[in-house]
Amino acid sequence: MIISAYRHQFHRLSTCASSISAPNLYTSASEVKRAAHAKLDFIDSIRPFSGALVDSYNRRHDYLRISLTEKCNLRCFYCMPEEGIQLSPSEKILTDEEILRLAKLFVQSGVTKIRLTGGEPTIRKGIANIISGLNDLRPDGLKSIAMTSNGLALHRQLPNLVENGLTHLNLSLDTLDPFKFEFMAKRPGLDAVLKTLNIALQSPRLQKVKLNVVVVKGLNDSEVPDFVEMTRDQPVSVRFIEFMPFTGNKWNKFKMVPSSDLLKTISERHSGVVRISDDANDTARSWKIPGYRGEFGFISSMSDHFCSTCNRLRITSDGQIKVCLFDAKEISLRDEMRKGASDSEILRIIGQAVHGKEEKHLQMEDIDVVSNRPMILIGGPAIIYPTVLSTQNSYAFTRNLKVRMKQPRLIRNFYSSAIQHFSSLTHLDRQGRAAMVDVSEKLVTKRSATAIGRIYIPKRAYDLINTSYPSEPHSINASPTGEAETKVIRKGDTLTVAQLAAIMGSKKTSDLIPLCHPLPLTNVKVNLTCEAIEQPQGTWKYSVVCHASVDCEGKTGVEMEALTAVSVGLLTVWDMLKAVAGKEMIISEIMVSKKSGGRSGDFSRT
Ligand SMILES: Nc1nc2c(ncn2[C@@H]2O[C@H](COP(=O)(O)OP(=O)(O)OP(=O)(O)O)[C@@H](O)[C@H]2O)c(=O)[nH]1
Ligand SMILES: C[S@@+](CC[C@H](N)C(=O)[O-])C[C@H]1O[C@@H](n2cnc3c(N)ncnc32)[C@H](O)[C@@H]1O
Ligand code: SF4
Ligand code: SF4
Repeated sequence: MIISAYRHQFHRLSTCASSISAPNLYTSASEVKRAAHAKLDFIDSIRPFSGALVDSYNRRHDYLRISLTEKCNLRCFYCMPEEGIQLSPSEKILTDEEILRLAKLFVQSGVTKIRLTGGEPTIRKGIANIISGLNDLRPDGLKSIAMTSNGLALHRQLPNLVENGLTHLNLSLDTLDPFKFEFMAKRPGLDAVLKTLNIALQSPRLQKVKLNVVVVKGLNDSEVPDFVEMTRDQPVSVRFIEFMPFTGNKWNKFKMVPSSDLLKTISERHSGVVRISDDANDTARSWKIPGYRGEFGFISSMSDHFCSTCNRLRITSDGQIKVCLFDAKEISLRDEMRKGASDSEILRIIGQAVHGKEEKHLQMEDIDVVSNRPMILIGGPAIIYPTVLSTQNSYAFTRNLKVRMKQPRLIRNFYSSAIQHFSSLTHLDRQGRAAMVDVSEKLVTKRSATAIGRIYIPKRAYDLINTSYPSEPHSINASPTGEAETKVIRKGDTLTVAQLAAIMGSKKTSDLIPLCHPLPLTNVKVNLTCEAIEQPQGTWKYSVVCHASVDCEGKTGVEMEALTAVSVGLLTVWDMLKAVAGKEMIISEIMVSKKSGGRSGDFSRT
């Protein structure tokens, strides 16, 4: 309390220093400011830092990111599916008061920097009031009120937000080409973002303005030199970000450009590029071209992560604490607040989450197979832990927590990978038991899937079905009288029967596969074709290929229906040919070749 009051006074002294006449003791306003800062640093050094924000690797978490909304006015392909996402009902989103209560608790526990993010934070009504409420936490120790925004709807609001206390702005902009902008963000808007950037750069009260550029190979990597050129005349810090994987964002490691490659390209153009210092917990490693006003840097989350200095915690817009960007585990602070938990109870829960934080995220090779909320922190979380205040399960959780904290690393890693497996196997619950996915809350959207598969058959069977009237007819039930004309296996017979069977099979999927939902299919198309494939040795393999495309308007995807159609179709070919082909046939290569719709995004096998 006393420290807080001192801090407040010194803070006022510091910020007013340039506008007041210097008191007798000091000879200039800058000396007043310097002295005030020295006092502030002293107060910081004796200010207690809550153990709840220190993890088992001794990392102090003094940076809190708060997501204000799940909504966004853009659809950057690496972040959000084009059709948007299933939004949480508004009553599940934290209110302004809940956000400010949590912010205060974190600040009083040691947080000095809060970044507002989203979704797109600027589209939250009342953002100015939230910033103003955060500004009131300065006496408690809050130093930076930052925001990351796409800048699309910010140019009009920005002066007011700065007036209310915003100190730092990071703007996201991936391209300087208006057409590419629309291609990447699925909406036009380059001019509006550039306008915001100009206003931000002219705002004296905003400390460093940063530009975030997510670099995607073959898409915008050629523009890296143009972004570097922006730093010639503008005091902007451009950060090139490695494309990161989140559930359904079409990540693949070949689309990611390692920062080291970019630095090489830039150094080839500018021989005097120099490394400049960063703050201890910065995500970016920064560089500068001598004489240029701005600087550039690299956020290498994938190729060279910075987890050892991680000081970040996140609160999602629906009030979950998330201790690591790549960790699917979340605990609801919202629920505890709404159940009436006191500040100290909430802090205890925060402490549990923080102590369970892993040392680092997985290696790049593994990370894309782990399911995680997308960057915008939306959709159903993969795992929500019960808190110690709630149900019986909480005991198991506390016990696990102890194991995680006390046991050697090997066990921790095993435990964490088990959790990650559970989180990616959607038909298992947290205990590993079979469970149907609850889709009641999901939106109905158009879903399509195509599957293919093949059955290898011997040449004699192939010849029978590849021509309507084979030269040497084989009868299905070879009769001693040889009524070849009626008993011959014809292409029409086999492939038509298999086609109908496949269509019927897809409609029966939910009867055959235990945890599949019954879906109202709107279209099933099946096509079977004969295909002879020449082998390198000059021999031939003979096959029937089955393609099945299934559409539906539903809450869940139709790939199981397409796969079932293909499987049943090929089994029917087997059944039709078994009299002549026996057991030589092989069914193989059944796979999904295309999929669209739903949160996991589009997929196409090339
Ligand atoms: N691995 C990892 N990357 C992060 C994290 N937070 C942000 N990033 C990366 O940093 C990029 C820019 O994020 P911003 O919202 O601008 O935040 P920031 O880099 O923390 O901002 P500063 O406070 O200015 O350093 C994101 O696109 C991510 O690539 C994090 O907690 N972990
Ligand atoms: C999720 S956005 C939220 C704030 C705001 N809507 C914006 O775009 O600035 C925060 C930052 O994450 C970055 N981001 C989103 N998805 C990413 C991904 N897959 N890889 C790397 N960065 C990503 C964005 O470019 C942006 O700079
Ligand atoms: S990166 Fe930001 S602007 Fe782009 S879709 Fe995600 S939340 Fe929206
Ligand atoms: S991946 Fe997790 S531990 Fe690593 S820097 Fe990001 S939030 Fe921190």
